[in-house]
Amino acid sequence: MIRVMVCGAYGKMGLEVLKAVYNDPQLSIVGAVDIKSDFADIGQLIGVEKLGVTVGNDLETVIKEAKPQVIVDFTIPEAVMSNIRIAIKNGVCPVVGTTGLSEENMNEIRELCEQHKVSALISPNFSIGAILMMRLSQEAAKYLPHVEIIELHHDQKLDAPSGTAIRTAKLIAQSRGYLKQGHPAEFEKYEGARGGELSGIRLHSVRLPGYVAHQEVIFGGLGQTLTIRHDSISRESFMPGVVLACKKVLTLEGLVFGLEHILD
Ligand SMILES: NC(=O)C1=CN([C@@H]2O[C@H](COP(=O)(O)OP(=O)(O)OC[C@H]3O[C@@H](n4cnc5c(N)ncnc54)[C@H](OP(=O)(O)O)[C@@H]3O)[C@@H](O)[C@H]2O)C=CC1
Ligand SMILES: O=C(O)C1=N[C@H](C(=O)O)C[C@H](O)C1
Repeated sequence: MIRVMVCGAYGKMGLEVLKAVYNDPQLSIVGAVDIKSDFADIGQLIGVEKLGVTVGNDLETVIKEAKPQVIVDFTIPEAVMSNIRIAIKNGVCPVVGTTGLSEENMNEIRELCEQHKVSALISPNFSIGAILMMRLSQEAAKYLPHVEIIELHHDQKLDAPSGTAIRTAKLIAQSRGYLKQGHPAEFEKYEGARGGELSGIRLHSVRLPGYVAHQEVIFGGLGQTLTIRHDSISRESFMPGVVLACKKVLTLEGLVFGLEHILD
């Protein structure tokens, strides 16, 4: 049994992860951390009587008590880096879904992993469909280099564009390079109308109640368009990826970025 702890445990993803880990015969849920101070019975929230895990709001204290091997983090961009540092320094392998980490952060994590001989897995998206959407988009861009990305999420999401949209754009840029798209003299009558830009790729973020997590990658060519769309219609979509990551992270070397690296 692999001992797993969840950070951001009372959040939308955190609760789903607790359920998935609890239901997996090879994983054991040993701890739950969240910034909230009035802890409701976390077992009750996921429909389990007497879950019997260590719960608290100080990560290091809960680590010492619960003795996890793996920490799954679904918190907020401002908190994730500090959580990763604490996990690694305590010899615990992080599995991270929280978005918003910079290149600088990634370099620091890589060094920390090496220094403390700990492995880590970070993925901006844990759903297999989204991984395929990114892989297919990278391939399509070789033939149809003009592309824009529209990502659509629930209106409680903090970061824009989504980690998935950024990763998709970077993968596309790897296969087609920089490309100036649109009319050379185009201008915005309202600021932001053309979206954000990464390597010439326009990124558009929609935030509305009703959505979970969705993305369209639209390619345009002579007399044709190609749309690759992925929809996470519930947060269950991320769970097989998270569970797999909890099982594989202990066998990895250093930092691995992207679920795709442990799928095959
Ligand atoms: N990689 C992937 O596949 C996916 C990634 N995500 C990412 O995961 C993150 C979480 O998403 P989601 O669950 O929807 O967000 P939620 O806001 O529902 O959950 C985040 C939880 O973390 C808590 N929290 C905030 N700061 C800390 C801290 N310092 N220590 C411990 N807990 C803390 C929050 O408490 P409070 O509410 O009181 O602030 C909240 O309970 C986001 O970055 C999102 O983009 C989401 C889905 C899939
Ligand atoms: O905040 C979310 O919900 C999600 N965040 C991740 C992202 O930023 O890409 C993954 C997924 O889109 C859900």
